[in-house]
Amino acid sequence: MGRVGVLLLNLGGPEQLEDVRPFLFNLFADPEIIRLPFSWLQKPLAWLISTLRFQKSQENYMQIGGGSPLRRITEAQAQALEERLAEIGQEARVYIGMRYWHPFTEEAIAAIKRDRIKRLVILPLYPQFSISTSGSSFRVLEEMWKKDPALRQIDYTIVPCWYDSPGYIKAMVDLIVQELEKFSDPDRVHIFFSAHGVPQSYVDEAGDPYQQEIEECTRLIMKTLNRSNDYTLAYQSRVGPVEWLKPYTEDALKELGKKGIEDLLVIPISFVSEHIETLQEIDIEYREVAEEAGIKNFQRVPALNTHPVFIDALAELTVESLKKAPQTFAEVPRPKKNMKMYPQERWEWGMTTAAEVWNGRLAMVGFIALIIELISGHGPLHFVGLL
Ligand SMILES: C=CC1=C(C)c2cc3[nH]c(cc4nc(cc5[nH]c(cc1n2)c(C)c5CCC(=O)O)C(CCC(=O)O)=C4C)c(C)c3C=C
Ligand SMILES: [Fe+2]
Ligand SMILES: [Fe+2]
Repeated sequence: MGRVGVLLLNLGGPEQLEDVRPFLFNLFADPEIIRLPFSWLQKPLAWLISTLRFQKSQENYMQIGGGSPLRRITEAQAQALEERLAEIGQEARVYIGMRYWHPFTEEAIAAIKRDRIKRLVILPLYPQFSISTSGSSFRVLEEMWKKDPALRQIDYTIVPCWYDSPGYIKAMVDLIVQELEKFSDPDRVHIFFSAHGVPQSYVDEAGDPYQQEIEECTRLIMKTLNRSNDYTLAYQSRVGPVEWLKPYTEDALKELGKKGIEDLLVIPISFVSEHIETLQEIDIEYREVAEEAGIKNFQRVPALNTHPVFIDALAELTVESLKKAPQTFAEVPRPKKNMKMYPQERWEWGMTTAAEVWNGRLAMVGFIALIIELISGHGPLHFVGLL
């Protein structure tokens, strides 16, 4: 088989406050995060949004010690996976490729080439597939493969999603049981799954399987947990004015407070490491919302990080993937049709020339409005809550 490598894909996060702005630029420059009808608008808009948003975002990172712990945790996961694979007799080097911050996917691929890896397993650290996460990283890899003949010497297989892996489900259930037992009456606790949201149009227009995989994942966890506790699934971290998957976490918490729920256990479901949205958004912002709504005991299940059962599950996924015949990126699910632009407006490709002219004009008007906002500090993005 030759030298084996595992490429763990993840989002990346700013390690210090100075990184926040360029990190946000990289994120908003990704057409899988904001899709615009004209690619030339992508970078100017990313520059604008990152310039206008970074201070608010920095304040959030300041509340969790001045940076994201994502790199440190992902490195610990990679090391634990390498060790576990060696224990079960599968020698492999594990690499980390982040989408928006160091170590970037490009850095991982350079190391994979340097190490003369012959067989690669591409394993995203997102249990559920979304166009905006794993899909975006796959697209970057596919482009690299197209451009670089040396990469085409590497046989690879892809694990597009693994929300139903028994080891992952078991590790989640272990953590939930541990936290439930800390409540004075575990049977009375309301279990609250909080998944990272995506715009509703990703599912409706582009055929993103994300929502369906999240729903199935929560069902599998509840089935394996095998308890009678009530549970809710809601979606957090909405950005911008468009409709995202519902119910929103904030609204669902208020609703449960109104119903008289006092004990609540939050389970972050779409990400396997602690990061800003667990440490700041859930632990600080949503806790406040819940307490104001009358929820007295608000607790959270920790992220899996290097939980041994979880690392074992990753090792198993790797071994299973190595048994498969080499694949291509074309075999990975992709959007059914072009997505609406973001902020989502009706957009169809193959329009008439007149419509294209009008869309171009509207884009220019929008761009000028953004410039005005940048100079004045007030404008449409503040109004709609994107900044
Ligand atoms: C499965 C997880 C994630 C999905 C789906 C996702 C989609 C998505 N995210 C944004 C916008 C932002 N995301 C930001 C940070 C961020 N996002 C995820 C995960 C998912 N995103 C993580 C783990 C992190 C944080 C990493 C860290 O630093 O710890 C941010 C920046 C933070 C902020 O300013 O709030 C933005 C912005 C969109 C628009 C989107 C779907 C289209
Ligand atoms: Fe995000
Ligand atoms: Fe987010």
